[in-house]
Amino acid sequence: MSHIRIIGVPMDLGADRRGVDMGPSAIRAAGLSERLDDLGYDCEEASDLVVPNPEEVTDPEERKSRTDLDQKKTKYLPEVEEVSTQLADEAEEAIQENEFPLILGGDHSIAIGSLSGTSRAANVGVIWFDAHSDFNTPKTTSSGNVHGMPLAAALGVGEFEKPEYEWARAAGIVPERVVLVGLRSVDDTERDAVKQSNVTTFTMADIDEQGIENVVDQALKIASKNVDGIHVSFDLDWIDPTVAPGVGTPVRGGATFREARYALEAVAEANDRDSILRSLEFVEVNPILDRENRTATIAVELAETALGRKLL
Ligand SMILES: NC(=[NH2+])NCCC[C@H](N)C(=O)O
Ligand SMILES: [Mn+2]
Ligand SMILES: [Mn+2]
Repeated sequence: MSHIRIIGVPMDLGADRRGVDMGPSAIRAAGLSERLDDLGYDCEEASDLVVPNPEEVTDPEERKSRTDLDQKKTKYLPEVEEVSTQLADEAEEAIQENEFPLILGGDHSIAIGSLSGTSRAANVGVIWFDAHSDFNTPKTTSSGNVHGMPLAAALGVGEFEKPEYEWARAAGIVPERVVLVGLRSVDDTERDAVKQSNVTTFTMADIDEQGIENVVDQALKIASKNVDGIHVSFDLDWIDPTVAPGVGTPVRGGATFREARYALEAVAEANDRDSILRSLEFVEVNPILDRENRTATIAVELAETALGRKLL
């Protein structure tokens, strides 16, 4: 695949800390398309999706009148639905037109759209690099933030099974083909759902014990078994905040840059072998909290790595 469609999603309605909507600009400013052109790709810059400003959305009266309790607690759900639907269409269309969707967040709620679009165009497994399990639901969330829910939404966990959440479910993605890598923050309210689901989890302790090589190797095998390919969702807060400070929900004890780079080198190698990579996203880059665009620069380096930049 020589065409890459860069899809910017300036979304911050799924998280509490403002600024993550500037993630796509920060990643572009760090030289993304130049670096990918240099790798021999043809980059098409789709214009950023339109995301409503929090100041102008959801009339308070209308919110009050919602009878469904879980929708009241969850912040900006109608707007997240609107953006997810646009993103799903865009990602699906890119794959159908033989382009590779490279999706730039925005907070992690955008993965709802990426997963549903990608999974409509291809039969995929998922590797999810993240400090968090993002397995809350409108009922279990204590923050009300949708960026803590995308994986549960895609898999139809809990209330996400209800008909009104059809837009959020990723048809075709099954938990057996979903692997979470790098966990170190799981809410008490989401723990049972993670454990009861059939997703595979590798915590930071698993990485310490088994080494990144082993963990990523297993993740790739599990996610890509009996499917056409994989979607990789990369939350920059997987990396330790001393290295990637520009994220809204930092958790100490994260991956080193070397581990992150190695993980994506392994993805690239598997892709060279079996062309398994169907779509890729980098989320949660928050330039307001960053230092000299370091976190966006890391996202660019990791994108290049995943897409085949070789040292030798
Ligand atoms: N994609 C993320 N950074 N998610 C952070 C989620 C934090 C917390 N578990 C919540 O549900 O609010
Ligand atoms: Mn996340
Ligand atoms: Mn996270």
